[in-house]
Order: sequence, then C-alpha cells, then structure tokens
Amino acid sequence: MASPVKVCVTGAAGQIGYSLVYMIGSGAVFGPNTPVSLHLLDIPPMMGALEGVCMEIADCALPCVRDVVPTADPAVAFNDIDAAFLVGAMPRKEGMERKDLLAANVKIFKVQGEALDKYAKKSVKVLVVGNPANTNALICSQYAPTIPKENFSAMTRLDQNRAQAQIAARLGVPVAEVKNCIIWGNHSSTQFPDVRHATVNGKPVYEAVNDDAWLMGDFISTVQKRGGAVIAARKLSSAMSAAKAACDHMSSWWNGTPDGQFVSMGVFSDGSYDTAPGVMFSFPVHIKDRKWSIVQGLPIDDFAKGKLEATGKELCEERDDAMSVCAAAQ
Ligand SMILES: NC(=O)C1=CN([C@@H]2O[C@H](COP(=O)(O)OP(=O)(O)OC[C@H]3O[C@@H](n4cnc5c(N)ncnc54)[C@H](O)[C@@H]3O)[C@@H](O)[C@H]2O)C=CC1
Ligand SMILES: O=C(O)CCC(=O)C(=O)O
Repeated sequence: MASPVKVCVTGAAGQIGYSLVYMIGSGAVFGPNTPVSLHLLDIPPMMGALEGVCMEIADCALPCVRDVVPTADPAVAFNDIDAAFLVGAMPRKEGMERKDLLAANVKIFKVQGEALDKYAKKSVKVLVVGNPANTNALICSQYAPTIPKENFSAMTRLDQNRAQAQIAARLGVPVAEVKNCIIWGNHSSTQFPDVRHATVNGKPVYEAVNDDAWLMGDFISTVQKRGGAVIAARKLSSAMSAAKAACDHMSSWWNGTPDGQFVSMGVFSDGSYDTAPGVMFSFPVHIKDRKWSIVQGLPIDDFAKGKLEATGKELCEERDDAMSVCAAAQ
C-alpha cells in the first residue's frame, strides 16, 4: 500500500468535523486504496470530546485510516501535512451575517497561516471552510508566505451543490444530470449562483427550465439564503452537507475535474472577469495535476456583471476589515 496522505482537520470535535473525519477515513476524498493519517486539531477545552471522536473512528474500523493524531497544538497538527481542512471557527447564529464572524475568526486564520508556513509541506492543499471562508483563506495565505498562494482555497462547493440540487428538484431529474452550475464571488448572501452555462443532460438549463424570472429571482435568493434557512430550521448551521461539500472540493482538487466540466472554488483572483485582483473570489475552475485554472471566456451579460460587482465589492470590504483586525492584533 502507498504511504499515507497526511490530512489535518481543524475543529475536529465540532459539528462539521464529526461528519468530515468519517468521510475522509472512508476513502471518499483520497481514494479507497489510499491510506490516510488523520491529524485532528481542536482547542484545549475540547480534548475530551475529541477523544470520543477518536474512539468512534477506531470503532468504525476504516481500512484507509492508518493512524489518528488528536492534538491542541498546531505544530503537531500541521506537521508535514499534505492537505488541510480548516474548519475550526465560530459558526453564526440566527440573525447574524457571516461577516459578523470576521473579528473573532480572522485571528484564528492568521495564527494557523503562520503555523502552516512553519510545519506543513510546501505542497499542502489548504481548504478553508470556517466563515467568512473567502477572507479567512486570504488571511491564512498572507501569513504563510512560503506556501504558494495557489495552494489556498475557500469553500463555495456547498453553494454549488445547493444550486445543482435546486435545479434538479425543479426539473424532477437526478442531481447528477445537472452540470456546470457556477458560484461567483463570496460565500455570503451576495454570492451569484449562475446557471447560464449549466446543462441538464447536455441541454442548457435556461432552456430546460424555461422560466427566466425564476432563474434570475427566487432560484438565486434560495441558494444565497440557504445557510440561514438551515440555521432557522435546525438552530444549528449546516454540518452534514458542509462536510460532504468539503470532501467534494478536496476530491476535485486531488483527482481533477472531468473533461468539459468545471467546479467552483474560492481562489486568488487574477483580475479575470474584471474582478479585484488579490481577493479570494469564487470562480469556475478546471483542475488537472492538482492545479486549478480559472475557466476563461464565459460570456457575462449585464445582469451577471452587476452581480459580480456587488459580491466583489463585499470581498474588498471584508479584506480591508480583516487587515485592520490583523494589524490591531500584532
Ligand atoms: N464555507 C461553508 O460553506 C461553510 C462554513 N461553515 C463554517 O464552518 C465553521 C465550523 O462550523 P461547525 O463545525 O458547525 O462549528 P462548531 O462550533 O460545531 O465546531 C467548531 C469547532 O472548531 C473548534 N475551534 C474553535 N477555534 C479553534 C481553533 N483556533 N483551532 C482549532 N479548532 C478550533 C471549536 O472548539 C469547535 O470544536 C463555522 O465558521 C461555520 O460558519 C459551516 C458550513 C458551511
Ligand atoms: O450560513 C452560515 O453561516 C452557516 C454555515 C454556512 O456557511 C452555510 O450553511 O452556508
């Protein structure tokens, strides 16, 4: 058997962590024949709960799990890792926007960026899930200057999955038949879920649905507000679906995207589609050999242009706020 992929999950004793470590251990991300070494990080008061999670991983008897390292020390958690799922952060409660978490959570990602820089492999692939995910990923990368910027990403795959599921439900087709839904911008209520380039069984979604008012109205707001709707119903934020999306994101990054298909990831903007360079903007990307590239040349109409501008403006504001928080914490 190959040598294990060393994978860190932060916030491993939390809600998302509980589903995520099982999915990684089951082979859903790195493959059913690839052993994994699970490095599980949480804060000192959660070490008891984390021990329980470790007992359960053992009791699952997962063939892929080579070893499990529970710890509250980032130096141990990030040591020589190949992949990181940065989940550990405060979730929002009812009535909050994700950016309300910025002041509390951005400092975590500064400290973890510094630790990744010191202890992780330079090839480490970092997925930030903790909110506000795009801006946390930006800060994390900023404090890890010896790791290439391309190795940091933020999760908008849950939004992509939500968009795909909404279209499938509307058309009464299996979800796998819907392809190439795009999430542009921020993982927030300004995100732009865009199905202008999506297909269902090869046919354009706009033709198949044949209801532009819905696609440009309720469809978009349903996806934008889905996280809040789950909080209102569960009194807790999305966890199972978030863990599944994190696995989908890392699996696409590790294994690549099929020809003709793309996925959405928050990545460093290079100014494509007139977005602000340097913010972590969600774009459609192709992935090959563990390298993503932004899909170029998609036509952007005036409606889409306005949406991209609004979400880009919010990302620039979040970036400026986050920089002030980090500067004040020096
Ligand atoms: N990008 C996305 O699509 C989504 C993002 N999220 C975000 O993911 C984050 C985690 O959500 P849940 O698991 O539901 O929260 P949770 O509160 O159940 O778990 C968070 C865990 O992180 C730990 N933690 C806090 N600070 C830490 C640190 N410095 N180092 C390591 N661990 C630390 C906590 O002790 C806790 O065990 C939240 O910020 C939430 O908003 C949630 C769903 C989707
Ligand atoms: O909306 C939230 O803050 C909860 C978690 C999340 O980011 C989501 O469900 O999309």
